[in-house]
Amino acid sequence: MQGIWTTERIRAAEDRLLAVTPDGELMRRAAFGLSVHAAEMLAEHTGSVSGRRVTLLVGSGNNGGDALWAGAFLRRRNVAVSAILVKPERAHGPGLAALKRSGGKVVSLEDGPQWISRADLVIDGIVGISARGPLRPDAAALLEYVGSPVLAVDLPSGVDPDTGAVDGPAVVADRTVTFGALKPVHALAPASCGEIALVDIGLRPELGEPDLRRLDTADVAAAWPVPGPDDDKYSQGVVGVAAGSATYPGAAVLAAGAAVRATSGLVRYAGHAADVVRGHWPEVIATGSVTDAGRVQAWVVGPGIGTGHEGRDVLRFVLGRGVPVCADADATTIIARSPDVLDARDPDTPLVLTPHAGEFERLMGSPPGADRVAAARSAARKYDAVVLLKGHCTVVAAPDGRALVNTPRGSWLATAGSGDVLSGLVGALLAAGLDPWLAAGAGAHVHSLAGALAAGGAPTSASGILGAVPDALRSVRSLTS
Ligand SMILES: NC(=O)C1=CN([C@@H]2O[C@H](COP(=O)(O)OP(=O)(O)OC[C@H]3O[C@@H](n4cnc5c(N)ncnc54)[C@H](O)[C@@H]3O)[C@@H](O)[C@H]2O)[C@@H](O)CC1
Ligand SMILES: [K+]
Repeated sequence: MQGIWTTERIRAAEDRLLAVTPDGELMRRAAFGLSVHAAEMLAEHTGSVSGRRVTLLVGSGNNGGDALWAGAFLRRRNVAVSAILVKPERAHGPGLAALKRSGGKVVSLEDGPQWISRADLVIDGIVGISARGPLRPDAAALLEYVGSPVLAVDLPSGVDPDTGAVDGPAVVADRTVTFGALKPVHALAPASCGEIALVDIGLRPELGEPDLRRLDTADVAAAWPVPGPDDDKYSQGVVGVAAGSATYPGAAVLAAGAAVRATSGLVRYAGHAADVVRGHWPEVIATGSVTDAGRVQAWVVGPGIGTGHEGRDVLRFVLGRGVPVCADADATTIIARSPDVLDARDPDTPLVLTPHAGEFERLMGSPPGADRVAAARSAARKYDAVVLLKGHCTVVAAPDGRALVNTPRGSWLATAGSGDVLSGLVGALLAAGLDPWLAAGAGAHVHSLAGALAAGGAPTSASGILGAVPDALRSVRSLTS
């Protein structure tokens, strides 16, 4: 698992490390790593390093200091470096001196545009982890002239370091080089960060337990159930799907299909779309009602069941079975409107809620806001459930405070029925006995990978995502075997 630390924790760790490190050493480590990435980007985009032009955007803090030092290192490779100081009187002193000594040029804010537009690479050292809010107008105005690739120092300036929120002018980077550890922005704002590189400055021993995590492919491969020689269809976990209606059978077909494709355990279906589900998935044991569905090890409930009496009764019934439940779509709306349905739940049985922003607002009374990790954590505490908050980046929080982010590959998952596929995957993992937080995280990981494979650079559909689940699982497993 990749660890991610909030800026408060990073700063505290940096302070401890600074106290035992010679003055300026950490910044030089960071800046040297940065200069290596800058040279690599120049070589990639122009075919050479020597003689190329790099322009630094330099703010008033240590982030600007990193950029200035990196500029001095690039001079050694005969790169023409110009630095635009956003606040000349507050630029990092030693970094500025180093750049000047190396033969780098300092240009005024007024002359900045021509140096930016002529650059082969722009390095964004405007602000780092101490910044809050979008870029101020003088820095923001410079961005209009950028035509080259952009390398962000630590994080793209203007993006909130702890939430990834973008509320105004902000840098969009091709690559972000960060130091010591990943910060939340790197997981939550992939479109702003571009490719992410981590430069080791010796911070890890000072960091302690991460605040947030991201699953590696290896974690997903290790968690995903694989049948052994002694397994049969029951031993791998039977999942029940209560979804869809006679008018809207699609949700049932998608959720049941995802459960079929996720594991080799048995899938039962209960609801008004039994005939349609059977037609699509002959391996599913389909009945008309949850009351005669038979025993399962987990339920997926909600997609397309409606929010009326019948949906409520179905939800209450499955919550009372003493097995883990993944409550999605209409089920979250029912819970928001009639929280008493949760009385049917044995508090010890896991519940996974999978709201999108609108359903979250219904559940919590207010929208998730900029800090989606905090939002998911508070919903998890309130409902004593694992909360999978859907969005471009999916956040999964457990009632004990554990949280993970799934950073997608592109935005192709935002398509009708995509959530039904996700709930089927999560339900199958719950039935296999996975920890519900891990089940939700691993489900989200494979779902987004299947989405990317299905899309391949063009729009896809929920059926396409479902069809790509086996390829996604194969690729997860092949990367680790
Ligand atoms: N502390 C350390 O040991 C290390 C720090 N490093 C660098 O230091 C950075 C943090 O440096 P600082 O704490 O000095 O602060 P920053 O460089 O993040 O910048 C804070 C400064 O920017 C201004 N500012 C805040 N919000 C702004 C906005 N929206 N628009 C424009 N200006 C704004 C503030 O007035 C403040 O002076 C890290 O991101 C990293 O790049 C690295 O050199 C590694 C070592
Ligand atoms: K920056």
